Amino acid sequence: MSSYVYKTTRRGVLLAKTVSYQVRLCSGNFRHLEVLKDENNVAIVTMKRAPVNSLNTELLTEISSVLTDLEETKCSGMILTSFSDKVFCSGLDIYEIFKSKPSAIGTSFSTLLEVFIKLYGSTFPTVAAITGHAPAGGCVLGLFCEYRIMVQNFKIGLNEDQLGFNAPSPIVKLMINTIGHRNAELALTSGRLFTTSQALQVGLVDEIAKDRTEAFEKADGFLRRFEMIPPLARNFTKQSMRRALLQDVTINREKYTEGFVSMISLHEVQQSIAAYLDNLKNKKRNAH
Ligand SMILES: CCCCCCCCCCCC/C=C/CC(=O)SCCNC(=O)CCNC(=O)[C@H](O)C(C)(C)COP(=O)(O)OP(=O)(O)OC[C@H]1O[C@@H](n2cnc3c(N)ncnc32)[C@H](O)[C@@H]1OP(=O)(O)O
Repeated sequence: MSSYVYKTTRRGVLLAKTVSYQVRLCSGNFRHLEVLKDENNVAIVTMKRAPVNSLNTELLTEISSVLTDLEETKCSGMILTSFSDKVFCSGLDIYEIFKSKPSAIGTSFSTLLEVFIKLYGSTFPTVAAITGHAPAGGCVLGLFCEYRIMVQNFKIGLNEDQLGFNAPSPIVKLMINTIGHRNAELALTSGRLFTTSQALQVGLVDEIAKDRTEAFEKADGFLRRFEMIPPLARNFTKQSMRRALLQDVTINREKYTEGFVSMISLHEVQQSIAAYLDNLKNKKRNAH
């Protein structure tokens, strides 16, 4: 049973309103998400954790809870997006993994894995409307979806190596599945962030949009492709293609969590994160 309220309306109207943000369409129990549904049971899930949608445990838990609800209510498709026209998602909340207790880091990472299991393995089609930058965990969130449409002139990629830690092996596999072994190796070892057009070239995103409105139109177009495809057959094919990674993460969730916590807790890694945070602050200071 759903514990929150969805606004039901025609998808066109819904998308137009969502794009213009003139009307607040949804009330619910979420602090960091807005969830709308249209008459065809398509959900638009908008992350709204200002300023940059960094993924703390609270936001991840909310995403996880929405995904459960969308399964239970037999949602027919989902568009994942951001309130911001500058940042889709800035990755894991660096402050939550910096100098935190191992148990807090573990909870955050384990919740990310839970989101992966539900989003990557969802029975309904999923598309990310990436309206801004998507570094690290932001890119990962996009990769959990089936299709990515990205607004031009932003950056996306897995820059974990720049922060001093490596992407866990399931993420490496996901990158390889998406852009191929050679491109993935070059990108991951250098912590490369791709511009939107470079991302399209390597296949990290599937389409480019000139703005949010076009991103939504294209996302809608992707979901409409499946209107005539029997959902059962579609889902069976999706699950069979994703089973290996899903099983790996489901079975080894604890092991991956422990590995991530040990890595992040290393003194050298904490030092790298501190230096990275300093850099981020300096960049901001110099920009002003
Ligand atoms: C296939 C199987 C999968 C199995 C699952 C496995 C899952 C494993 C996943 C593990 C891999 C994923 C791991 C990811 C690690 C991370 O995500 S670490 C986070 C890395 N993020 C970044 O490097 C991004 C850093 N931020 C930026 O580059 C910029 O902020 C921006 C481009 C996002 C936005 O730039 P701008 O608009 O100019 O804003 P800023 O002034 O820079 O920032 C505003 C404000 O936000 C704070 N902030 C930015 N990013 C974060 C963040 N990630 N966490 C927390 N806070 C952040 C920034 O400090 C500013 O704050 P103040 O205003 O100074 O207070």
